[in-house]
Amino acid sequence: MVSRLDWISHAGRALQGSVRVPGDKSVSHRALMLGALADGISHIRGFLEGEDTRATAAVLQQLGVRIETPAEGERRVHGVGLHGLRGAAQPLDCGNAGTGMRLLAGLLAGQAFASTLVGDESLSKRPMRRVTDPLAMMGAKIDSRDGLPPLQVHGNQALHGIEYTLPVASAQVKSALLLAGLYAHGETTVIEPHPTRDYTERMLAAFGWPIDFEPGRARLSGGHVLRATDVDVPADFSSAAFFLVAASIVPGSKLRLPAVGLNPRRTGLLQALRLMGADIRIENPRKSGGEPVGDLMVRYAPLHGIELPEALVPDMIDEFPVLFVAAAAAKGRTVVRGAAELRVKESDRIASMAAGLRAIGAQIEETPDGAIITGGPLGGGGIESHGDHRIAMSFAVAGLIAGDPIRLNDCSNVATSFPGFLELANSCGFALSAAS
Ligand SMILES: O=C(O)C1=C[C@@H](OP(=O)(O)O)[C@@H](O)[C@H](O)C1
Ligand SMILES: C=C(OP(=O)(O)O)C(=O)O
Repeated sequence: MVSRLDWISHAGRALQGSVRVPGDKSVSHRALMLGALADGISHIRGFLEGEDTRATAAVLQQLGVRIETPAEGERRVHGVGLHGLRGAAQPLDCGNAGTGMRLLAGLLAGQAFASTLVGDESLSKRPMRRVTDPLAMMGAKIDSRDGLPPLQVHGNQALHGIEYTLPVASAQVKSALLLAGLYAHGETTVIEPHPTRDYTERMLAAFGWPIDFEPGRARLSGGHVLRATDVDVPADFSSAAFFLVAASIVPGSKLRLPAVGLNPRRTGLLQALRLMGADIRIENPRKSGGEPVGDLMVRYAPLHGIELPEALVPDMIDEFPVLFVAAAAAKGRTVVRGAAELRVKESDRIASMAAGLRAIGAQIEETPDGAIITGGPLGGGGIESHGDHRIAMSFAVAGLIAGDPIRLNDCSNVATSFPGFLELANSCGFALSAAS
């Protein structure tokens, strides 16, 4: 990560124009990993040039995979085949990426060599037992520091499939088990308490691996091959989310967000904002690379508070920080429950948002698994991102409607998921500047 960088967000003008947000982070990580394990060359277009996904590319290169960058936003992955990775002498640095580390733990568990997975300060505090426990049931040997990174993955070529019901809804855990399952004897079945994003399942099928899946359940067996496949990565809904909220709360705004991925397991925020009164339309719905995509047209609309249906939580798990900003700008009270997972993301997102919103005069009551937010006028002040990209970008949005500028302390992390955010935001009406 680059050195600390602070921003100031000033009240902006009405947001106008068309904003093309970068490629999907979840899809980019997976395209690299499956491309690496496939036979042949896979071309990825729309690849997210973020620090998280570049870290995954660098790890795979350390494991002997040739990855070329023919142009920005593109990668050509020279697959080495399922058994073609070779061990790396040095630790494998996943940077800030929970997705990278958890999926790689599964992918590396069945190799003939040992690996060490490390991460930055934030990732080093994130719980890993959720993957190491079920992987151990498959025969994996992984040591951690009391359930935290670094992970020493010893590699065991005698993994066996299991049937596992996830205790928490997590696409990362599901994906880690499915990737380990590629190397396991017998069948691996993952059952989810609530369906989560199914990119791993869809992409395995696209790479020719036999897999049965339906919302909430996925099953595959080891012993097949992956065939190289080109991947078109849609624009990341989680990045579009900042603009959906921004245009909804700044009077006079009208924004177009082209070619955004609309996988139903990702669009909970769209439903939540519509329940709050937002005016968001999907135009030109179509398929791209097997995924539903569409152009989002969002116009300003006065929002009101809601009791957020708990069933939406997994479908908008990364969008809560910016939903909290929408709630602080809305009329009345918004209640969020059933979202305790927010406490184990890049920061404790309930605590980070509560501290930041209070610092700019909003009313928020933290609960163990959510928050109660009462809308009202926002003032200026200084907020901490706690090294968390989504907190920083959410308060950049809040700055658009605050009475005074908001100083966002430590925004370097934005580059993990959204390189170029400041320039793109300013191009449509934000007034963000680097603080001296
Ligand atoms: O599988 C994925 O790509 C992701 C799954 C989610 O994490 P959990 O699996 O921990 O819910 C999400 O928060 C993360 O940004 C990306
Ligand atoms: C939680 C996130 O990512 P990860 O788990 O990959 O660090 C995120 O991007 O909001």
